[in-house]
Amino acid sequence: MAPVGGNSIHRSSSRPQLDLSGAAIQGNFEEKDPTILLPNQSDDISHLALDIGGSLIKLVYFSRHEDRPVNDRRKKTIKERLGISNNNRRSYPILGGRLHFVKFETHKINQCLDFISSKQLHCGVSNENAVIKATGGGAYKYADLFKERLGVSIEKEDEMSCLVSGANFLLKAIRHEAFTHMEGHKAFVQIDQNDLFPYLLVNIGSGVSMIKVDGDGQFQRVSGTNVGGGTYWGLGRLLTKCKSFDELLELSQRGDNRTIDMLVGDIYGGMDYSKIGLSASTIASSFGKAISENKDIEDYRPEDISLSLLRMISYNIGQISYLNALRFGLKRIFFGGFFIRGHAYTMDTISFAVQFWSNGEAQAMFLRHEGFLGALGAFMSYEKHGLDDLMVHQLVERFPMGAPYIGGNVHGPPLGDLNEKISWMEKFILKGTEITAPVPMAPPGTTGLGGFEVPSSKGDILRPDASKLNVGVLHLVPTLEVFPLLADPKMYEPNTIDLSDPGELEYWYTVLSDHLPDLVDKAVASEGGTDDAKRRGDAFARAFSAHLARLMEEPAAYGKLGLANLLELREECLREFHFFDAYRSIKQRENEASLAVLPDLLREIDNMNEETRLLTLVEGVLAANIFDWGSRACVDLYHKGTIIEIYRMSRKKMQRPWRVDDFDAFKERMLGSQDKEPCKHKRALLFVDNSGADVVLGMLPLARELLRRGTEVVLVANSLPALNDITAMELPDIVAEAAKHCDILRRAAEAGGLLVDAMISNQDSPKDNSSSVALMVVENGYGSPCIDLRQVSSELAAAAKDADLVILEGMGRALHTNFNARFSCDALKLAMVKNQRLAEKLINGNIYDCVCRFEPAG
Ligand SMILES: Nc1ncnc2c1ncn2[C@@H]1O[C@H](COP(=O)(O)OP(=O)(O)O)[C@@H](O)[C@H]1O
Ligand SMILES: CC(C)(COP(=O)(O)O)[C@@H](O)C(=O)NCCC(=O)O
Ligand SMILES: [Mn+2]
Repeated sequence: MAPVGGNSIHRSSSRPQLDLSGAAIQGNFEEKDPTILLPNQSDDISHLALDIGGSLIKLVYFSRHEDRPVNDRRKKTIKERLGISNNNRRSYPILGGRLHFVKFETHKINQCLDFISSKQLHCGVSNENAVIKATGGGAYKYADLFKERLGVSIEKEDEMSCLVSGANFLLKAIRHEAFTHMEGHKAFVQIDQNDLFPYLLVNIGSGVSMIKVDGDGQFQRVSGTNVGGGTYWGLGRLLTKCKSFDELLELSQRGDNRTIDMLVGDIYGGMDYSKIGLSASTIASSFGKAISENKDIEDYRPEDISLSLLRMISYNIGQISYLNALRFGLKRIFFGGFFIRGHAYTMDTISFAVQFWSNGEAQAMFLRHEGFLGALGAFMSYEKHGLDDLMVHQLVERFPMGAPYIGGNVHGPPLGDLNEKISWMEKFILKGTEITAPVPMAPPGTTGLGGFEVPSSKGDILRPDASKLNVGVLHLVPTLEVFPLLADPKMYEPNTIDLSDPGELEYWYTVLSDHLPDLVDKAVASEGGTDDAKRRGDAFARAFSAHLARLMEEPAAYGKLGLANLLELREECLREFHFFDAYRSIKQRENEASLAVLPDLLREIDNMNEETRLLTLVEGVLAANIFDWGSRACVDLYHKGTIIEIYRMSRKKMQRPWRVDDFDAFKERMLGSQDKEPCKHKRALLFVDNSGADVVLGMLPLARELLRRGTEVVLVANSLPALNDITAMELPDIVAEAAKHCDILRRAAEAGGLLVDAMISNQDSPKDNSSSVALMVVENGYGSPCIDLRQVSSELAAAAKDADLVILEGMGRALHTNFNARFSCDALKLAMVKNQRLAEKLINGNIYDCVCRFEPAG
């Protein structure tokens, strides 16, 4: 099936297969996830590429996803029914895995070699002529050392070419890669892939390269300057006696450049030189004051020297970049290289220079993977791993918590081992140190207008660990696709609530923080309340709090942030600390209670006429959506009554009109009107939400009505647990149980391959022999209460092909995300709003108000 987004970067023909013959576990068999050696795996899986620069070694490496046991009968059946084969979309298998980004100082190359060796990163290449792709000058300089220490040859790749292919890949494949940074404010820029070229790429490493990029593989190095990152670090070291680059940068944050720079006002007796547009505070000459005073270096504060130097170099690079952009008529300048280091003052100064000299015509943009362009380009130069073929929707960036801490610095990628991760969190507790999430530093508002003023002290903690993990791990999931029924995938924005609004962020931060103790309680209980579970629970709480605190401080720390991302982060964090299903027992209890009353409900419904029935069913979905363990208000409610009592109360309160009430339009579409014949839908996708009453007494009866009318139904559920949401793994058993009491469900479930055992007895409507439409279950690809329809499972994408009705249910799926989504088919959004503030903001209503939004195919 052709991908919808049209984001394909480049097509190539053949892809590798892993050779699994002779596979053997390496090391200790008792270990949980031991490394598996593939002795016959030839060099076609490229694990590692390097960029060895004058200052830093950048490493990009790939690790395969550990295989999850595929013992899911539903999956096999659905694949057959929907005609999905493994090679359905591609004529070759592309490997799912993770792309990691790590860096080392070049003069500590031995640390880097140890790292490669300990992780066996060079072992993907097992034949005699093993090669690692590398770029940068060190690829020449250290080739012998690599041969000697690791037994591998370095295959040199051209540095400029790597920078360009790395930048092109990032700009096309990573959604929030580029951003502007002006006066302390960061804003992500959505790059239109079809309108990317030409641009100027400025890589600020030790030295600076300026490259005009016209397309993939089409570029020209048009200029450069020897005044770059090496100059700042080298001169700064001499002048301040700093021991590390970060220390130097940190000094600058407390500096005042006016003590050392000569300002226009110094020359003009405190006045502006307004005729040529220079204010008194403009720097006339960097370090210029040092000439007129009878002072030695000791008489200047190192803080002021560092700031003056940083400003001088950043401004100069910005200015030269602009001149080159002007030379070639380029409007966009992307800045990369580790000199930038996500530092607000540096970026603001460069942006100011570009903006000032171009009169706002040209724009400076920065890249989140700033220093990894060359290494990424080298990685992509392996012909066989197919990375260049990946599309935006197949890459998911994750920010794992926990990384090895050595000598106060984060080294390498996040820890995979749970115990290490927990003790890492515990270390902070023992030390009483503030927990800082391993993410980039970019303190907001550190500069005044145009980068000329003294940086304010706000947020001036320079995170020593930050630069190593300022990007997440890129997960490559080749089975993700764009949901084919989106009306306009390019315009689609999943999040309804934008957390770049500080008020919103603060509110949701408080909501999630307040919910944390209860969540930890449930998580620990789900694992039997053991001491181990308590320890993990504690570590999880600290880890998640650290993420939240970090995001409060720097909302753009992980890229553009929406509420959906925050809710997803919470679930991922739980999984990192091995809580795989925190609401397990609650879900089970509610499923059982609801299944027990289902037969009565179905009987009640079957005694109604068509119109009343449809209304009752929609009402039922809205009422049952009250069972949501993610909502504070609902959890309080559950302490006051039994499931059935709450359900009854909720149904009683379902008076129309609802706050958003398109029921009449939906009814007309379903049942027709005087002058319109009803026309049944062919296939409906029902995005289900919570376990218990929500799915059993709400969505299943609605599905049954559609089936009765001859519409095929696909229940779309989460791939992994999140709160009390039902999963695709759990649904078949629930359907089977419900089918015991209902012929319609039984026949449809059989037709959909959901019932394997013929143990169902028919107790409901009279037998009819007509062939049944199918009821199926597909997974959506998520383990979160929200869903981003740009990245869904291939199962769901395949099921969507013949669908002409989409029903989204619940706050997460229909309100927090997708409330504004437009579909190319009929769409019904159903949810009870279980949060007062959201009700006020979104529908101008109150908590427990309902949304029934019908949007016919456009
Ligand atoms: N931890 C660090 N150690 C040294 N330099 C750093 C560090 N972090 C950032 N830098 C800056 O980044 C520059 C190197 O950038 P990079 O893109 O890696 O270039 P190169 O390939 O020349 O090493 C250094 O000159 C320095 O200005
Ligand atoms: C986590 C949720 C999105 C789940 O809602 P659902 O999709 O189950 O309707 C929702 O409960 C929520 O937004 N909770 C946080 C707000 C609160 O506690 O009020
Ligand atoms: Mn839910």
